[in-house]
Amino acid sequence: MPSPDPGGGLTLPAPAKLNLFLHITGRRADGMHTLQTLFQFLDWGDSLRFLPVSEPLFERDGALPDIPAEADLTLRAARLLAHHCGHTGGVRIAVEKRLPVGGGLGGGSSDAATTLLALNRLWGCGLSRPELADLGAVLGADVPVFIGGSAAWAEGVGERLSPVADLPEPWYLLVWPSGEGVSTREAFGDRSLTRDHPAVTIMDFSQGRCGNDFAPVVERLHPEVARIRHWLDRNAAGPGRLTGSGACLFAECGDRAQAEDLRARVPASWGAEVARGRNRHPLADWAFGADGKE
Ligand SMILES: C[C@@](CO)(OP(=O)(O)O)[C@H](O)COP(=O)(O)OP(=O)(O)OC[C@H]1O[C@@H](n2ccc(N)nc2=O)[C@H](O)[C@@H]1O
Ligand SMILES: Nc1ncnc2c1ncn2[C@@H]1O[C@H](COP(=O)(O)OP(=O)(O)O)[C@@H](O)[C@H]1O
Repeated sequence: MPSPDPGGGLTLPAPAKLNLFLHITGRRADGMHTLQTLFQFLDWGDSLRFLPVSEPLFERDGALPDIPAEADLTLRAARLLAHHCGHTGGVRIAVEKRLPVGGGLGGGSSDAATTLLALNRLWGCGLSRPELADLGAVLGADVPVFIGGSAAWAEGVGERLSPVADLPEPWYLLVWPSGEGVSTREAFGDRSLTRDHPAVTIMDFSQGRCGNDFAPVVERLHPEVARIRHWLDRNAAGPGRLTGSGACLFAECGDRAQAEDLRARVPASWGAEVARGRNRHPLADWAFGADGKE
């Protein structure tokens, strides 16, 4: 899975996540929301290339549109880990961005998690998985699940994770409005958001009694998301479902060929991708294997 290159760099995957359902169950005194959700990874995502350097420099190779270097979660993660471990060197990071920004696919969090997993090994920091997940939570609520490495049931603000190993791993068609991401902060802050969803169990999920509380809010704020859902409801085998706070929707397909056929019919003004659900992160074993510490 990791691919070294002749220049001494290492290229690693940063997969997308889906929220197979998402309920908001309450709000804490600090304004953060408690939720229940089920995370699954996809076999599709960004690629990150890491080149460790001996000087304390944290630099990006190449630009990411709309994400200034000082806000980039990869560089923030690298600086955080170096500071935490007293590491005196730095790193150059190149991000091949495939995941739509503000898509609810966790691209920024996944990039941050892959950076922490990579540098923990490359710099020899030796943090354990729980230590790295706690550090990652400072960067975003979605970072710990990528470090945890397993599809997971999540509670709290998303940090209380219970691995779930036996979910089906279907083929999905993903569709999103090109160039139109959703601000997670704005979606959580919307006055009409349901914030008192009674607690459910995984049995409720298996029996189809769970949805995404963000869907009505996001469809009102972003009418194109509603148009995509209607299109998926009419054309896909399963209904169109929102992941996270959107803007991306996904529909389960019978197999890869069915998903590809449907993708070929998606209107050109929308982004679309075919991907398969995965219950293990592609770096789950590499990150803490061999000389890593579990
Ligand atoms: C909604 C979810 C579902 O997986 O994902 P996305 O749709 O963003 O991918 C997550 O809870 C998002 O996680 P993440 O994208 O890391 O959000 P963060 O950067 O931690 O938070 C952005 C802002 O959202 C609000 N926020 C976030 C998480 C939470 N449990 N309650 C909140 O109220 C806060 O205003 C926070 O400042
Ligand atoms: N490397 C990165 N990739 C994506 N987004 C990033 C990155 N670094 C910082 N961000 C910021 O994180 C926010 C959330 O982006 P993203 O993770 O793609 O969406 P979502 O939280 O909806 O899944 C955006 O405001 C984006 O500017």
